[in-house]
Amino acid sequence: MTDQSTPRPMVQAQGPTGPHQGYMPGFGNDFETEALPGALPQGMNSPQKCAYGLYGEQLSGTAFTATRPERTWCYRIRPSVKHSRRYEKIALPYWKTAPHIDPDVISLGQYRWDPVPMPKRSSSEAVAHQDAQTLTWLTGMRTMTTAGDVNTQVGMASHVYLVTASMVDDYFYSADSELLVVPQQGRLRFLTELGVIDLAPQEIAILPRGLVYRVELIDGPARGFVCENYGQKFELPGRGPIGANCMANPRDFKTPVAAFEDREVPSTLTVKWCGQFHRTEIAQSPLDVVAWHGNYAPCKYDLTTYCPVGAILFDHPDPSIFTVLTAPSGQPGTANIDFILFRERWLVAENTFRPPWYHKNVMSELMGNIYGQYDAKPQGFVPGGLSLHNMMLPHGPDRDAFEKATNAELKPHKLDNTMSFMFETRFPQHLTAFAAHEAPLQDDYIDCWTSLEKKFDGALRPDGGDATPGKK
Ligand SMILES: O=C(O)Cc1cc(O)ccc1O
Ligand SMILES: [Fe+2]
Repeated sequence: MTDQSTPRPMVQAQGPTGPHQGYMPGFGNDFETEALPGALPQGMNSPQKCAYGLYGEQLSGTAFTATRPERTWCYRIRPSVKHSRRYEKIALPYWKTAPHIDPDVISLGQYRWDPVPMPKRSSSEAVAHQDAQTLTWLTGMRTMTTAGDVNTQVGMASHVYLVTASMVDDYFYSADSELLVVPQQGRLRFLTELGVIDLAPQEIAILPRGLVYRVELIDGPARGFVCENYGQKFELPGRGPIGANCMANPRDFKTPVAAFEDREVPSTLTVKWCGQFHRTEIAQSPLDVVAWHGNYAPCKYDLTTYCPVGAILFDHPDPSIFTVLTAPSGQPGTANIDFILFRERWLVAENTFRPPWYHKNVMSELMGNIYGQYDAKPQGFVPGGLSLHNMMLPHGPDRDAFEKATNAELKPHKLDNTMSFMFETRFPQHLTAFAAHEAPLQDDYIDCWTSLEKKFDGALRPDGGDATPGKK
């Protein structure tokens, strides 16, 4: 008899050769993939008997009647309905869901955090006390902000994840949301129903609503950011006058080939549903999809393939030109979430204040630093750190950035060693108690603007006249 208790590599479909090995290129394509030859029915979805004794099952990410339905047909060892017994509620107290407004927390303000620290290495004492320092994808999720309302499927949450241990015989899916994962440190493996994604810093992954997976640590500890999208899925932005090329190109998104494990071992399945966590026990791995086809699937994307388009003569454009992905809200041009990337690029604008301008925005801007230095904040916004400039709260370059930019010789300048991102939402973001009281909030953040001096000198009027209103 084979030992079913030790995880073995999943049986994986033959991937394409070359750079996409194990993955299929394209964004939102109608893919097809099988880990065993002939497992995928051809020409129809529901044959009377599926090959290999598999069960056919559809996973729908959109209403059946959606204009462009997104769904995937899975051919699996057991239908997933067999996976559940009655659910019990469990507590994951650090993972919060909108609406979640803590009356003791002030969300109005400009906020910045140092990186949420990794837990201390597990000491023998910690091991003796149930190893309090061990954090998995589920127990290590720390919600920073929530926005909108999960019950009406609008809005988002931002999280920091800290992972020091793999999920073992433990699986998860979120019925509430699609997850956009932005690693900052360490590598993770997402073993999903539809295949395996290995994820490293400078890459992102999208895990669709309803997809079952477990997360293993490849090398850690791992830290990163998650945007939990309660609304319509992320899609590529309309490029408008930019045209067909540059920004995020569809072929650089990679969807895993089919992979399955046939393991009968007592396991748990946790489901996030309307902000609550529910657990059931199952007798086998739910990652048992042998073949699938469809356009509702996880993918990853290498952020270094993002081709930025920018100002090539003068002025500083809106950050929307750096949109990687957008999740529409129903109001055209006003996203539920835009995912925006600030990466290496050349600054060439003439006679221009080159960093971001001072501004106040109806959208709420949560930023994270993946590596390097952000031009508007040369100090204090460090890799792993976050900032929040909430709805209609003014912000902009700190004093150092202002002084440097207004006095710089405007030669072409390469902005190097920089990768930050923004989760920008039309909904105000509410801080959690964790963000306000436990995470390393920088109390002195707003001081970065207090030393901006008054530079106005009315005597510099070209006519040398009196500037009092009404007088000429
Ligand atoms: O606030 C920020 O730093 C993000 C940002 C960058 C930019 O280039 C223009 C506007 C904007 O909000
Ligand atoms: Fe901004």
